[in-house]
Amino acid sequence: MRKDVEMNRQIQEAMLEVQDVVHRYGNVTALSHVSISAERGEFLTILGSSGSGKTTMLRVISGLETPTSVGKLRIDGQDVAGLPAAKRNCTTVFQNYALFPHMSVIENVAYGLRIRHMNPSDALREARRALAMVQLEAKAERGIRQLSGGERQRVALARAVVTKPAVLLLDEPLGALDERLRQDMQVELKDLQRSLGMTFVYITHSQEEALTMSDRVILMRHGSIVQSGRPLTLFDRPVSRFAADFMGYENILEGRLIARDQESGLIELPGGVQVRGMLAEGAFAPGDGIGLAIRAERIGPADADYPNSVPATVRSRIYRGKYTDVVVDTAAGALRLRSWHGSHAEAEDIARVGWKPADAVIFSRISE
Ligand SMILES: Nc1ncnc2c1ncn2[C@@H]1O[C@H](COP(=O)(O)OP(=O)(O)OP(=O)(O)O)[C@@H](O)[C@H]1O
Repeated sequence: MRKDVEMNRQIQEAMLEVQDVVHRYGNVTALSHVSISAERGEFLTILGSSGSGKTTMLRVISGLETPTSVGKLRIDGQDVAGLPAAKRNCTTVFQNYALFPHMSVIENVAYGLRIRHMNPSDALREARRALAMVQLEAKAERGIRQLSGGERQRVALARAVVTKPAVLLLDEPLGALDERLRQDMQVELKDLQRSLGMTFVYITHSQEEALTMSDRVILMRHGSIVQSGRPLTLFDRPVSRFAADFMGYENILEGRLIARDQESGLIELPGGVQVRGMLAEGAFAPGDGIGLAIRAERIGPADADYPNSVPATVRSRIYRGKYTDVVVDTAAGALRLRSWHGSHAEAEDIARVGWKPADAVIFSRISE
């Protein structure tokens, strides 16, 4: 086989395959026929609010939970459905780190190798290498209690990657860190994952975290997948009201599709307002009821000849330091605008507002 063909085959290879998993706790359905897969070296994020089933999915993969039913559960090509957690080629990094407080940093990292019967000097050498990767070599001999939250998180990461699992599962690992450190750690984590070429399955309820680090995002709600795709697709093309709301769209309107071409549609909003937007993935036909999502920062004061512009009167203005939030009333309903400091919407009288067709997303699943 040619080298590039072989490499391509390896990149495409699924390291994790979960097919049609159902899990119930009593009468609560935590996972309802969910299928996910991750390729070798992929950073896959499962995103969702509290109770959407993220942790359950991770526990099913790692073997901490036996699912009610599952079609297929494979890690690195191996069927693991019947294997206990300890025999599965994956490791979990937990939010509370689960480090051993009575051991030093390096002993914590070497622990996983020692229980796999690696000889002590090799285990320490490997542990030191892993600590160097997370820039903690200098603190190898310290006790866990002498570390900051961010440092503990790095030790937990080093301890997880040192055993070279086929898949690393991360359960909200940055949840306990403050905002600034969390942002720094997002970059570090992504760099580490890329340099190791390891498959990461990461769960979070933070859309910012998901968009920053992932190659692909799976958005979950009530135990089902709402949408999956590249971060930009979720950000720019939400497929339902829930997805648009979760992705932070401040304006969600309902209307009717009048006409469509390949990528865009003409819609009518309440009050007879006709505007254009881009079609998200989904089934659309003229006459269908649809939703329209527009971010507040993409709407601004506009002249009459601007595309998608509507007469407006200002209802309120709230100055928020870096930006001003403006609410205007239009025939299609109230719209929220966000104008960054220094731009004209801050003070100026607004007679019309408008937005580019490319900044308006039309989705078909309005009731979800
Ligand atoms: N041990 C359990 N017994 C009963 N119900 C449970 C149990 N664990 C989870 N659940 C329920 O299953 C559903 C999914 O929970 P899960 O912990 O997987 O969600 P999650 O998305 O990880 O939420 P969070 O972000 O809060 O951790 C929720 O309705 C939850 O209340």
